[in-house]
Amino acid sequence: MTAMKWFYAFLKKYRLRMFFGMVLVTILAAAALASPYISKIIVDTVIKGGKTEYLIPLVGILVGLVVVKGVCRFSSQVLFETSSQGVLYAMRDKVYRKLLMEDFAFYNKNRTGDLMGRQTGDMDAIRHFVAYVIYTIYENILYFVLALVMIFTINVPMALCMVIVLPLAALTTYLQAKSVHPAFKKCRDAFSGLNTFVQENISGNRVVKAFAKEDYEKEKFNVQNDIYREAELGAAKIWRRYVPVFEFLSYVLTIILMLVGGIMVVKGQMTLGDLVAVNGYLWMLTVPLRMAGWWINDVQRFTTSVEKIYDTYSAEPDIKRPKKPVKHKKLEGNVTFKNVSYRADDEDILQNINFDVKKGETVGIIGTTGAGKSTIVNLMCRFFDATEGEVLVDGVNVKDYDMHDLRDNIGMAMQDVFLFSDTIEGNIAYGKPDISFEKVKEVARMADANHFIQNLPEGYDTIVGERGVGLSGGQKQRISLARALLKEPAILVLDDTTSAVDMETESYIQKQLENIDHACTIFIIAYRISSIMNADQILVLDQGKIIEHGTHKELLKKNGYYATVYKHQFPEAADAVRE
Ligand SMILES: Nc1ncnc2c1ncn2[C@@H]1O[C@H](COP(=O)(O)OP(=O)(O)OP(=O)(O)O)[C@@H](O)[C@H]1O
Repeated sequence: MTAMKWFYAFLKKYRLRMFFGMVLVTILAAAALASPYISKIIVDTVIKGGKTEYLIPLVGILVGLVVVKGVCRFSSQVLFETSSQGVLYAMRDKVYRKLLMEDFAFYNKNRTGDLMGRQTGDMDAIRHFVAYVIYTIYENILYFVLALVMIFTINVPMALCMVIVLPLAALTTYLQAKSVHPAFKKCRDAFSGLNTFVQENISGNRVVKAFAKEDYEKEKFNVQNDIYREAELGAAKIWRRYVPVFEFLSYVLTIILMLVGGIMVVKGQMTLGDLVAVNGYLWMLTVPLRMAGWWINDVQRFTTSVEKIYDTYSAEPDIKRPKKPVKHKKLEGNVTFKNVSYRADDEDILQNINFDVKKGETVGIIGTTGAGKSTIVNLMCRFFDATEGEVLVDGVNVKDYDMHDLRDNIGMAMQDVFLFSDTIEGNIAYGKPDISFEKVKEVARMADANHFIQNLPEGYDTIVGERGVGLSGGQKQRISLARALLKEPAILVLDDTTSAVDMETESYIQKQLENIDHACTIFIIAYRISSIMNADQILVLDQGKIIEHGTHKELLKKNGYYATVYKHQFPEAADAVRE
């Protein structure tokens, strides 16, 4: 499917409404066409012919035409505007739904500012096209063609003289359209760059301030701002070349009228009334010519925006949904990794990972930074697909599950805590918005968050800022844990979830997790041995490989990496281990 076909699919629904709009525009053009003709009759019949009794009815008709034109203009604009809003609403909705379906790889590749630009600036170019450009171009083509037809009926030689501008106008239109399209693409890219920069700077405002880099960022902003300005000026430079050509062609028509028309009237080959009528039609020829350059711009802006939006929309996610998905509303939580490897950007991220977890067990994952700990749980949630081997949950390859069912059974407190600008209650109840307040409080208690939340001035109704601004790192982690717990998942993933809380709080949370009243497999990724030492099995990762695997006791006996870390973190216990 091409971008234009995709766009037309949205427009199709409104074709009847737009057709009526076009009919009204046609009536409007016909009414506009009649006015000069009536003027001709007034000149030839009333003024020169002396039939004054026709004056009042003819003026009456002129007034009637003004009313018809007003009604048609108003109604057609309503029809086109409502169509454009309808098209835009459906398109925004469809693109947004697709964005929600996109995978991690897509969001890694695409910048937030670009995606925002698609949903705002590019959408607006489409709205402008449907609401205004389509009918304006149609109306002006209509004026041009009908005015030429009328001039032909009035005086053929005069009309033929005027037609000579047509090939030149067509050629200029073609050349402008061709050269301005890449320039507008550059403008849209530059706009995306500027958008991305501003968005990142606002989000990362605290870092900018902490490093006192305002001046540096200002310079960087100036660069982006310059790029955008240059792109817009570059586009303007191109289309500006063509505007005088169209302007010139419209003057040529006026000169032809004065010169050829004047001579003809003097020679008696044309009446004065005919000259007045042709003069009345002249604006119908000159206005479209003068405005042609602008409309070509609008059309090119529109096509560039449709192409950009369609590019985003048609991006195929790497994570494919199975054709016949296994539907399991409630999973048990048995997890098996069989010879799993994961490669990305020609790098081995995980190599030959094997382990088996029974439902209800707790698994600790520890290892150096960048060892691949988070990648293990990412593969389990199908945020990425294993390059080799199989990731099984309850004996079924995760690739075969209905993705929604699979993820609905996994509660995740991610390393990078994200909170929405909503109340604390809303953030905790995100996975189950209809849950009772008592349940929200219960999970908050388990995550040791209830106490500090109640101490906030508005308690659970406190609105947390964007990304949880206003809360400490440990508080955000506890809210994120409560949010994951509320789902009552079969598998709970805690990725570095208690790194920012003190040992006492961590120990309290661990006790609470032991008391979860449903069978729940727990994956704990941590740097602190204290976070995972009670796990049923511990995976020690280094450079994408499991280098040690066992319980806390077994790993201490091995006296390898795990034991070394333990000795570092618990020097007082190190002697006991040695004994
Ligand atoms: N989809 C991907 N594309 C490219 N690189 C990836 C991808 N997934 C993971 N990586 C890389 O793989 C390595 C392991 O990442 P991962 O997040 O699993 O490490 P980690 O052990 O959880 O690290 P940390 O403890 O620092 O969070 C990192 O270098 C990361 O950049």
